[in-house]
Amino acid sequence: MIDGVKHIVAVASGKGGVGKSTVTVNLALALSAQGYRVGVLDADIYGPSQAQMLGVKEGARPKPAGEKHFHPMQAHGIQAMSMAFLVNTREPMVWRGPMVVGAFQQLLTQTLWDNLDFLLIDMPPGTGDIQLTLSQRVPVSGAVIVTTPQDIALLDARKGIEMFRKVNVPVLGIVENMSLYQCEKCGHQAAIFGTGGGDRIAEEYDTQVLGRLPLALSIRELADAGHPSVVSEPESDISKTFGEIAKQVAEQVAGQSHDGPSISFSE
Ligand SMILES: Nc1ncnc2c1ncn2[C@@H]1O[C@H](COP(=O)(O)OP(=O)(O)OP(=O)(O)O)[C@@H](O)[C@H]1O
Repeated sequence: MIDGVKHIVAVASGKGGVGKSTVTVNLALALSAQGYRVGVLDADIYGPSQAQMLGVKEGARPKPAGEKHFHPMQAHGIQAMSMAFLVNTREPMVWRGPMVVGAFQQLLTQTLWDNLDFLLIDMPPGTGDIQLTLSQRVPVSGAVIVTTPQDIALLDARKGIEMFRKVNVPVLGIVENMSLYQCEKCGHQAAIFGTGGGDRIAEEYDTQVLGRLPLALSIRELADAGHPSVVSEPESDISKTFGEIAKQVAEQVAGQSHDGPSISFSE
């Protein structure tokens, strides 16, 4: 158990750039809109993006609490911690795996999370050693897998599901991002990354598609501007989809015991 946190939910993707961070921030805000106390931990230590998506100004630093702890930053009513709050994000991070895992554990345990129902972890993309160690060291209640319908992304999403299964973390479901592009001018719809991929792996792994999000200019623009869709346009179809995903995640996780399975995995 992590102090101040009831449930930890990992948001992961096998492949980079499929929208994992965008989904994490909007899902966190949707859970918050449903009355839960929510935090986000950006574990994407090499390319942290939660600070920008939450609109935390560059250079803003969390307040220390005593010698060992930090208060989380606050944005749009949720608590957040990221490597980006502690280092200069313009310089590349050239850390080896063990340093990344160490930094992550410090972020997780040295933040004074304040009475959270859900802490969402924006995992680093991929399914290598770092991801495996993170999933094994943290008492995760469940994992949400983000993918596009594209074959190559699905292949990597499968690896993500397999990884969580190996460490006995329940996979809560799949979010299919960039499912369909709708032209803002003529309304024409195009399945740029293909169709049906989410359903195929959901079936294969006996899990479910929690929701499908379109490839939409507004999703990118609003997240880049630090006011993600769920807070900027709460009545839009996109925000409603995030709301539905949030409901399913909360229901599944709250149905489990409060401390969730603790992870053990031997090399
Ligand atoms: N549904 C969407 N429609 C339009 N743009 C999107 C959508 N989802 C994500 N994006 C954009 O795609 C880019 C990559 O998204 P994001 O950073 O969330 O992906 P990621 O999987 O977390 O990437 P990384 O692997 O780098 O951590 C961002 O510019 C984001 O704004």
